[in-house]
Formats: sequence, C-alpha cells, structure tokens
Amino acid sequence: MIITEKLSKEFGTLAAVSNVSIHVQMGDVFGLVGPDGAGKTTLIRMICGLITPTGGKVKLLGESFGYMPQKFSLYGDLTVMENINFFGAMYRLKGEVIKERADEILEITNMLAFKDRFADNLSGGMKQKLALTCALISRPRLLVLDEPTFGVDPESRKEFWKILYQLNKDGMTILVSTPYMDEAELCKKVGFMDNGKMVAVDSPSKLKRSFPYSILEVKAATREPGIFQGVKGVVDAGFFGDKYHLVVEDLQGTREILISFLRDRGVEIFSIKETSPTMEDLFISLAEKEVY
Ligand SMILES: Nc1ncnc2c1ncn2[C@@H]1O[C@H](COP(=O)(O)OP(=O)(O)OP(=O)(O)O)[C@@H](O)[C@H]1O
Repeated sequence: MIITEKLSKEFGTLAAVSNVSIHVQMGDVFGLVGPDGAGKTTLIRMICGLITPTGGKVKLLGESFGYMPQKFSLYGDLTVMENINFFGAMYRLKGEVIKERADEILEITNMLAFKDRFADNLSGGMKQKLALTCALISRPRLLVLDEPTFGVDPESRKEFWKILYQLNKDGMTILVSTPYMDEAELCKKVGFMDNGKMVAVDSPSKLKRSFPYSILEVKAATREPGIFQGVKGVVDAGFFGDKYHLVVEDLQGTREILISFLRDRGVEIFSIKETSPTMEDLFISLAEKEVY
C-alpha cells in the first residue's frame, strides 16, 4: 500500500532521511522504530505528502488514508463530539454518518461516556484516543500514526495497541512510529531507523533469528551502567534496572571471563544465563554499526 524508493530529505546540510526504501503491504502493522531524531516523523510526513522529498519517490496505493500527527492537533475548547464533527465536516460527511461512525469508534475506544467533555479536560491517553477517532472518521483503509503513544502511561499504551490490533483485524493497514521497543515487538514488520537511515526491516521474529550474537543476562550486586564496557568478549552492553544484557560472540568463554572479572572486583554474582535477544538488544547493536 505504501512504497518508498530511495526517499531522502535534507534540511540544509542535515540528512534527516537518507535513501529509505520500504514496502508496507496490505494488512501490515508496520512499525517505524528508532530514537528521537532518527527521521521517523520526516519519513511519515513525506509519505503523507506534507513535505516534499529532496530525493526519491513515494507511491501510495489506495484512495484514502487517516493520519494522526505527533502533536495533539485537536481543539481543547471543543468537546469530544464537536472535535469529531469538525473533522467529519472537513471530509464533507453528513451529520448522521459522522454520528454513526463516531459511536462505533468511540465504543471501540471506550470513550462513549466522554462525548461531551472538553478535549482540554481529557487525560493524555484519552486525547490520543480522540485523535485516533478523528483520524478514523473518513473510514480510511490505511492509517498512519506518528508516535501515538508518546508520553502516555503504560496502561493506556497497552489499550491503544489493542485498538490498533482490532482495527488491523478488521482489515486496516497500519504504519506507526514509536520510540518504544516493547511496541516494536507488537508490529508484524519493523523498520529500524537510525540517523536517517533504515538499518533493518523484517518481522520481529526474523530479526531476532538473524541476530548473529548471543545474549548473556547478568544479575549482580552492582548497578554501574558502564561496568562491562571494554571487557573482552563483550560486543555491547545494555542495562535494564536490575540486570545487564550483554551481547557476546562466544557464550561459554565470555561467561567465564565475566565471572572472574566480577570476582576480581568483589562483586557478588546472582546469576549469569543465556537469554533470547529483545528488540532493544537488536536495536542497540544495529545502531552501533553506524559510523557517526
Ligand atoms: N523542519 C526542519 N528543519 C530542520 N531540521 C529538521 C526539521 N524537521 C526535522 N529536522 C531534523 O531532522 C532530524 C530528524 O527528525 P525527525 O523529527 O524526523 O525524527 P524522529 O525520529 O521523528 O524523532 P522525534 O521523535 O524527535 O520526532 C532531526 O535531527 C531534526 O532535528
């Protein structure tokens, strides 16, 4: 439904997006993942025709799409229903059609009870659901969302993704950007962006299978984030609150090196075991491959 060919955007000397070629197929939940400034918003804006590329092409197959921008773009001094009516009117929909569709979507999003509340008085998660409702009012076959859950609490994030999955099950193709790796796990296909480039595109399971390293999960009596940097055999290290994920080439050999490394420092080891890579592990190593 979306094909980009060597799509690029430069802002002066900054290459915000460089030669990105992706194919979002019908029925996909395609996640654009990457840190702040990776180029996700710029790519999405080019796909939606909001900014002009400096190179490459976008092909959109299909008539209409719904777009939910990153910034809250609704009217705080209008109620939920008034916002929806406003959007519906922009698509020249009749009042009764808007009402029928709004009821249907507000039911899915659990927002029926808040129809008369001013948008300004909604919680962050509810605002996002209202923005989603507005993006859906034209019944698009393709939905494009730019970091829809950014800054939203974990429970509302989960609920939002459930709604996306429901829409996808009902036949909607979805392109969504996110800085959250746990959300990347939920996509059918993931495109990792870093520094304007698309560094890998595949399903989460295939991406993990093609990961050329092993992961050692280490729990020990230390919380020093950089402690394993430079230890022989450790390719990369991530720290997640109470445990380290170490990317290693030689599982057994490095395990032994780590045990003596920690013993020498008098750090008690709680456990060292192999674990499967998470999207976060993958992203850390993919991002490191880039030359800055
Ligand atoms: N209009 C603009 N003028 C100049 N630079 C821009 C403009 N828009 C984006 N950039 C720059 O392009 C790069 C990519 O930004 P972009 O917003 O696409 O990234 P992102 O992955 O969506 O991150 P974020 O989550 O922060 O929006 C950044 O370095 C940003 O500062």
